[in-house]
Amino acid sequence: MTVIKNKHNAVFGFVLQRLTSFWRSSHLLLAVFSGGFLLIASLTGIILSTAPVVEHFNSPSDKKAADSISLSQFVPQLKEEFIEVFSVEVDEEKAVKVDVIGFDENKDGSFYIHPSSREKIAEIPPKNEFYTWITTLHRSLFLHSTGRILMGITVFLLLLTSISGIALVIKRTNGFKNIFSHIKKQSSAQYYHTLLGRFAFIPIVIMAFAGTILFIDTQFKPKENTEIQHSPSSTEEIALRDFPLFQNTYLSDIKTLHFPFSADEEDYFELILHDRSLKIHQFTGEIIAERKTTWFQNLNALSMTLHTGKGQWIWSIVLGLISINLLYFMYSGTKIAWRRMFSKSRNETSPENAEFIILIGSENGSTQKFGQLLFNALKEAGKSVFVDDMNHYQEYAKAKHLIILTSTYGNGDSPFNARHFLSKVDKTNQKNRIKTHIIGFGSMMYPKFCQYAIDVHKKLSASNDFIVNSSPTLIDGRSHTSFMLSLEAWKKENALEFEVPQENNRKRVKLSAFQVVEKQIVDDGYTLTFTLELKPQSHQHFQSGDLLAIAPPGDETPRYYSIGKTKEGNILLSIKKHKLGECSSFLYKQEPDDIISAYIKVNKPFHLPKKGNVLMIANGTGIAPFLGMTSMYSKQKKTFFLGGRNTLSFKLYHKIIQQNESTDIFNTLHFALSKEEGNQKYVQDLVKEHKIEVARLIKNKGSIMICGSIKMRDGVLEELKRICIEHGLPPLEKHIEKGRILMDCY
Ligand SMILES: Cc1cc2nc3c(=O)[nH]c(=O)nc-3n(C[C@H](O)[C@H](O)[C@H](O)COP(=O)(O)O)c2cc1C
Repeated sequence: MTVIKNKHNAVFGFVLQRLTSFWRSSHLLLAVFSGGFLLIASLTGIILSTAPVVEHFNSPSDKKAADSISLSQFVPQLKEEFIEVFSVEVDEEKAVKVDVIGFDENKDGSFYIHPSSREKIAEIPPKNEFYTWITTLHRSLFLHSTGRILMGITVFLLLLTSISGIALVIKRTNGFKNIFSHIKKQSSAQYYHTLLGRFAFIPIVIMAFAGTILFIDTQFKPKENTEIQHSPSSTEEIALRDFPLFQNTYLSDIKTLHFPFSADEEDYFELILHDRSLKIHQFTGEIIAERKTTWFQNLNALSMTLHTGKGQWIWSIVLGLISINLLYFMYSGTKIAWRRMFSKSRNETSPENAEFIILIGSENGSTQKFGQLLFNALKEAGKSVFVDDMNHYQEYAKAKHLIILTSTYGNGDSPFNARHFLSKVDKTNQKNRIKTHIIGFGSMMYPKFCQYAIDVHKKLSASNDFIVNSSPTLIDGRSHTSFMLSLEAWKKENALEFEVPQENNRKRVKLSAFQVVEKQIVDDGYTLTFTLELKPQSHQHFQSGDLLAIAPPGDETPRYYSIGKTKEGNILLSIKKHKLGECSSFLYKQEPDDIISAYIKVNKPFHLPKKGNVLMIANGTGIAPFLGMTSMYSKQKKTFFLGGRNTLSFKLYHKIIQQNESTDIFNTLHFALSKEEGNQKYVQDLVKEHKIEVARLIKNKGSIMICGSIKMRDGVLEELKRICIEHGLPPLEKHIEKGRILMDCY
């Protein structure tokens, strides 16, 4: 049974994948082809969508009456009250218009009439020239039939683009069932493109389909039904009010009633209903001929309403919104495609000759950017490097180092350009064992955080072709700092010499001056840590949790340090001195009164929540931002779990901790000392010890902030996961997603 199910899954997966690659290319191509015209169609569509709303509020009100007044009540009265009646028309708003000659001049011509009093209630407003102009632009770009064809093809392409787009969303969300499942918030064009796409998909498809039908109608003029002649059953003349058809037809049922031209027997009433048109004998009231509307004409009429919103002002607002939405799609789609296309690197070495191979698994290009950065760095250092998609994995004859950067999609699946990687690993043999480093990019908001990178790591570790790093680096939220740290580790492990250049962002940042006002150093026997208190030399708006970006002299790549804001408004940094760390060495050399150039990067995701109690968990230098937060929102209960090696590790913070303790800002302060004889403890042990309180905090919608090393973060998250399960709380990912577990780890 399981085998069959797996087989089905495999077949389904295969079909879905084939379709996805088809849809993916076609989605982009279609969007490109329809792009320019679609821009005009959307802009004009926004304006035109306001017309039905304007019409609705300008149209004479009493519309209910049209539903209850029959033609047998209305027509004879009308004939009596006017010299001549040419036609009666009921519009989409159910307002009744007549074309008549009246007994006085005021009542000549076309105007709106009240259905029960038959009083003139409004003139028919002249066509709005602006709307007419926009309509022509929308329909035919002022190019007559050529324009109509272009716009018709555009709307058809839009239909196909929407379908291919939704096919991609289905793949990304791992199946049709999950199409409306919650997607995790990320501030990217991709996130909003997907999110809006799911909700706008149905109205866009309706609107585009309706537009396509209108186009087919104008271009191909499908055949009408033939008129069926009825043979008369009676020749007896009856009064208008007794016409059976008039008795059973209400004003709101009709589109138009044309009156006979003269009292000649051959002239007839022509009644146009929504589903057929009838010729009616003007004296006997009998149906002379009938022509039913075809299914296509019905569809065309419905399409007119659905595409234009005529008579349906609420729908026209929806149409306006989706036209705005289309503009956004054009913007976000271009951004995504641009990133995908232009973040590709140019290889100068062949895969057979390269010493360094970078393989990238990326769906939307952000991982690609990191790969590009590394590629440039290696190239700059004179290494022979080859970069490629993971799908193109092959034999690399001279490769010594392989570095894999990959994101995760769906339910822990591979990104699009890595979907064949694992099977290719099975089929390929490497001549030499390649030293391999794996970096996963993902989001902690997903239950299967960086799962694909983990799977790749597992697979390669079990293969004889690779010598794989002990554990993959898993990066949350595209953290540049984590990426740089992972590269540092890789460089160290393999004694590699190269510098990673400036992040690929062209935004020029303005540097500000900061004066060192205090420096403290502590050596706890394991690491040298120091704090710097910096005074901004110009007005700076920041809070604890923001980042200070500093680049050491001669290097453009900034390193980010979490800021603790002191009571005096200064910046408190806590820095670990790395032996070979350029930036930490540079900062270590700073003395009071020295000036440092840097800039502040707002880090909203790590700002102290205003509401609810907070548990702050930190190790090492991660303590700094929390020290600044202690004095904020004083009514909030703050608990503090601090990890260090021994008591000396906290010496730097004594002054501030004591200050705060005396003001009772810390309600609880717990230390975990990992190298303390007889009482070795890690912060995650503190979480475990206080699990009841932690569970209560989570239950009461409090927040947990974690700052420090990734290893500590993973340990803490493991404990928190267990607590959630043990206490029947929603899964950990839900709390991360809701922003109640905030992390700044490196
Ligand atoms: C629909 C969707 C599903 C995702 N699924 C996961 C997942 O299961 N696990 C994970 O760690 N990240 C997941 N992510 C986050 C991405 O892996 C992350 O944003 C990554 O940086 C994207 O890199 P890329 O732009 O190179 O594709 C998902 C993102 C999206 C939009």
